[in-house]
Amino acid sequence: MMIPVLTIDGPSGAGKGTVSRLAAKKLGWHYLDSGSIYRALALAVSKQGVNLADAAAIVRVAEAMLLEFDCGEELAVRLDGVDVTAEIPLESTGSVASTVAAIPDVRRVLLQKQRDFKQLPGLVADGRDMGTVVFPDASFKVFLTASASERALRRYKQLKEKGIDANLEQITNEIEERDRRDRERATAPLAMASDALYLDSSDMTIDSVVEEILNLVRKD
Ligand SMILES: Nc1ncnc2c1ncn2[C@@H]1O[C@H](COP(=O)(O)OP(=O)(O)OP(=O)(O)O)[C@@H](O)[C@H]1O
Ligand SMILES: Nc1ccn([C@@H]2O[C@H](COP(=O)(O)O)[C@@H](O)[C@H]2O)c(=O)n1
Repeated sequence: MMIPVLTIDGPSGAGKGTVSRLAAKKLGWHYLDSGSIYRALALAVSKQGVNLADAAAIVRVAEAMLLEFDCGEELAVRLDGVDVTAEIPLESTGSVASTVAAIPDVRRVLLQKQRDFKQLPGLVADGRDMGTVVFPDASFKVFLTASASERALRRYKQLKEKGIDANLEQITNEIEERDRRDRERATAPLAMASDALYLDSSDMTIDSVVEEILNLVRKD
């Protein structure tokens, strides 16, 4: 039986996670936050003191890590039996994630873990290569973006709301650097699939973005 997949790719802070979770809830579909898998690997690598230049050691950590994942209303992540949910959203975690995510064998090891989320009645998957590499045959694809300044401001407010100390200038530099790494890597770079709907959410509310995405699914 055909399982429908809606992919939402784009740069950091574009709103992918927020709108994917809401769209999945409205559709009654599963949700995959693929960035959290790379973030969990980043935490595992950091906790084990692995050198970020040692690609083979990082791949071994990716193969061995035990990940328990709940992408429901609130994300909950257990890594090797330990709750690491609070460390997942930190920009420092995202920065290491984008370094380990550039290693081709890491992406190979994590590919099937992501594809396993494709289950009935359907899946909303957010990330950087959902529509291009992980689910190239997805029924619906969106590339969600926003201006760099808007994305930095959103991330700043998000961290502040979580009670995490944040500096707007630092966040701006960090996400620009992360996006550059994600766009320029050789394997599965951040790129829009040729058959994706392009959405710039800079001047859109969260609800209007969700509505536009749901219209894409409903008109099928
Ligand atoms: N259209 C919007 N207007 C205003 N704020 C938004 C909009 N979309 C998302 N946000 C807010 O921006 C913040 C970042 O959103 P979110 O975490 O969903 O981005 P993301 O694209 O998943 O980022 P990342 O890839 O780095 O995880 C959240 O606080 C969210 O509420
Ligand atoms: N499909 C994906 C998803 C994420 N990444 C990398 O992980 C970093 C963190 O992702 P967030 O969505 O949680 O911000 C991101 O910067 C990417 O480097 C990826 O490569 N592929």
